[in-house]
Amino acid sequence: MVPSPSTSAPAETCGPVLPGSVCAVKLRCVFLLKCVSRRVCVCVCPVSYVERGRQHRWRCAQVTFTCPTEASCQRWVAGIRELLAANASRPRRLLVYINPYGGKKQGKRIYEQKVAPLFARAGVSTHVIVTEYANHARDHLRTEAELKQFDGVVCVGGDGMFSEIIHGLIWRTQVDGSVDPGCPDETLSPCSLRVGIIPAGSTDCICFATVGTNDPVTSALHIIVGDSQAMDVCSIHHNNTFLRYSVSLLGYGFYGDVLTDSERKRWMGPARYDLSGLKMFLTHHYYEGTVSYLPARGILGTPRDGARCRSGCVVCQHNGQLLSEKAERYETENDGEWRTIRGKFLAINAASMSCACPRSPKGLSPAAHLADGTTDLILVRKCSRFNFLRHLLRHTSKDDQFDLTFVEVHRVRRFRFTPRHCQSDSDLELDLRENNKGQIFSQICTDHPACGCAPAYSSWNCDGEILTHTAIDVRVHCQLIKLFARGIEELESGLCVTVT
Ligand SMILES: CCCCCCCCCCCCC/C=C/[C@@H](O)[C@H](COP(=O)(O)O)NC(=O)CCCCCCCCCCCCCCC
Ligand SMILES: Nc1ncnc2c1ncn2[C@@H]1O[C@H](COP(=O)(O)OP(=O)(O)O)[C@@H](O)[C@H]1O
Ligand SMILES: [Ca+2]
Repeated sequence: MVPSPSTSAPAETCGPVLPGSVCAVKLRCVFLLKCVSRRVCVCVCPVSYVERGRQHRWRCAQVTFTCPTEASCQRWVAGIRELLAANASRPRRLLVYINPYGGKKQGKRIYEQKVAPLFARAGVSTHVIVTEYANHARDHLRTEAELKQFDGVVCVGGDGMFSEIIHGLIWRTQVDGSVDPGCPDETLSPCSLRVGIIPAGSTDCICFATVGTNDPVTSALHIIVGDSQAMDVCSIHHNNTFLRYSVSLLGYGFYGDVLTDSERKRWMGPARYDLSGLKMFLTHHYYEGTVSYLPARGILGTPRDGARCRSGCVVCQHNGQLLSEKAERYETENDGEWRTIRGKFLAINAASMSCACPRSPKGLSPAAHLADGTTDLILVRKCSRFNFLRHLLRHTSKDDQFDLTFVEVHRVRRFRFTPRHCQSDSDLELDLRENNKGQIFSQICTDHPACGCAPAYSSWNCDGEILTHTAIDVRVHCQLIKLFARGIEELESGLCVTVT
């Protein structure tokens, strides 16, 4: 039994030393440390626990018990330690990668000041690597890291750093399990190690969309209590050659251009995205191409059903189960019917999760799910600047950003994109027949950017990294990875909530 100041105290305890305000707050006992002092016949024993704060923030609080004898205190300590040791989901040893270069370059300070003391208090040991160059963490995980020694990996950085970690982990898991990670039709093996994110980047949307806040202490506590949240991963190929994985936003057009432009302004820190966003909004480029997709069938949920993926999401559980049964029956996703859309687009976005972040608290696709085996394909067709602004503004309000004639959204298992300049001769001929003469001239212009009109192609923003190819093939792998998170909790600011 765990001593708790709000339940009836065992005969030998003298009750809590701390005043009554703490008594009402009884949450999962998170850490237990030691008997700190011994006075005459009174032994004091502080117990740390998680307290919920506002806006999904968690804080570490302490309650102190006193016992009349050292023996009874030790029994309490041993009892609680035993309980904690029996909890297999709590990590004991973690491999930590810190990106000292991301966001406001505060990763190292954030870890040392806010996270390391909590890990130490909870008895979690760590092996810390401060990265020295881009892809250091990815390559270390792929080839060198002794993963058997660890119960999880912690990423201190932004979405780009998280992307490095999952690239290393997924690759390593496939190679260790003799699965070909490069093959687009391969069923990938799920990674057994969970990943914790300590937000220290510029957008940190993966942390925000899985925890509900970008707060290092909250993330550290989710890691310590051993939370687990499955997450879908998209694999991206070009001509059957593997390019990258994506878990949040895969965006062509507007978000690709914003990212490309913002990289040149990295010295500005996170504000670079706003400046590049404004610039690209004014530039107003559109891109021509063909999108083909395989709609997700027979699953729960649609992109406009108003549902929200929350802690313990039943849609994710149901669809995850369904898709794993399908895989067991050797059914391939190729059975379905592909649909094709040809056009001019300001943006083509695939959101595998809501992509909620402080800039857009409901995200690019508010009803997208973290672990349902699908991605929401959002097509924003060429429209006026005014209309595009209306669409963008709706990311920050309660209004539906898809309820506009030039926007469509589809929940898909797979999709392909081919920019117009890569289309086959027959496709181009079809286009020529469909279009009028004026548009033929505009095609000539887009093929010759020197004439000053819009460029023929953009690039893909893949979780904040630029992709080198424009023609891509994307497939969702249901629940391929797990995070030290529990999804966003429905409870809003319950200051005193009992979990156990
Ligand atoms: C007019 C206001 C419009 C606000 C629209 C906000 C939409 C924001 C959606 C953000 C989705 C983010 C998806 C996450 C992507 C990240 O993986 C990725 C990498 O993260 P990392 O830096 O932590 O490594 N981040 C990004 O690609 C950054 C995307 C940020 C886009 C900001 C766009 C701002 C647009 C401003 C338009 C201003 C028009 C003003 C007209 C008067
Ligand atoms: N030590 C390092 N020096 C330079 N770049 C690094 C280093 N470690 C990681 N990176 C790279 O930094 C980029 C940005 O990292 P990220 O943590 O996402 O920050 P931000 O959110 O500011 O983009 C990623 O592409 C990552 O691969
Ligand atoms: Ca999903």
